[in-house]
Amino acid sequence: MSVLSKPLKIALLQLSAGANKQANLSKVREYIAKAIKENSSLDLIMLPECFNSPYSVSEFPKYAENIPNGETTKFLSDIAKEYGILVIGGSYPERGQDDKIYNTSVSFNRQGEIIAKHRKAHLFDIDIPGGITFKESISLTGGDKATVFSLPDFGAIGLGICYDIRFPELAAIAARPPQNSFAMFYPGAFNTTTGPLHWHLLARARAVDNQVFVILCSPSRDITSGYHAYGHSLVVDPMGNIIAEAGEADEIVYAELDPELITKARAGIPVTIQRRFEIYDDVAKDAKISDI
Ligand SMILES: NC(=O)CCC(=O)C(=O)O
Repeated sequence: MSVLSKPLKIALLQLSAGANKQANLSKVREYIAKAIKENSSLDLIMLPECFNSPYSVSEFPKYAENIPNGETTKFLSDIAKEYGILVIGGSYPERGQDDKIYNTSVSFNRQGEIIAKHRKAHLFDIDIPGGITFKESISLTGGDKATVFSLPDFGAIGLGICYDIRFPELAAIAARPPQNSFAMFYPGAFNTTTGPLHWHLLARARAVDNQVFVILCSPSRDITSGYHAYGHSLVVDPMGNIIAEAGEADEIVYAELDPELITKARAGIPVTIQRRFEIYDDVAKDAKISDI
């Protein structure tokens, strides 16, 4: 019996975002309509990290909204309801009750109700001489929980945001009992320095470590913006095979997650039942899981 109850048909919207929030949202709406037109049996739509704002530490506070009462949350809820589709709402800047700014992802069921909220836990603070320097912590605060939730009619999934993928613990927490997720979803905006080095490697590693699907949705690359996203939105199966991948421009990527691929991976290489918790601790044991 697989942890995924039936095939899940997904579309990843790889889109860039500019300074005009309304224009960003209109573009998302246009591409969602296109995806549904091209594939009327879609179950789920996923958006990239920071799809309603520029990816910039100085801009995040200006775009930050209350969740659930802000316009972007309502926009996504309306889309889920209108099309009767599951939505993994990329991420967008949130102004919390504590007045701190978070990089937050919100997901919706087919009725437009919020089913999960993840605040990026690991902030992207890096400095690669001759490559890229970025410091999200200048304006953002990190979340303090792993996020796992039930995708109605399919099973449990885990969700992280971009840099979170570098920390294998979040995926392990999601994939292992008692959570038993069948996939990790990461809205993410890698860049042209670390993307070519690590994007595929990390996605395939998290998939193989945990024998789950791994799905990454990036903004497209806009070389006129201050941050050059890598693109290459990706779907990896539980054996580490890339089953769908975008290029660098605006694009919709379609994939079907087949439960049989999890069953086969786990039967062939049974690491899920071979772990030696008497040698090392199980990170999934006392994990802090996000509620809505
Ligand atoms: N938006 C991000 O968290 C970027 C992460 C990234 O590029 C990396 O190399 O990690």
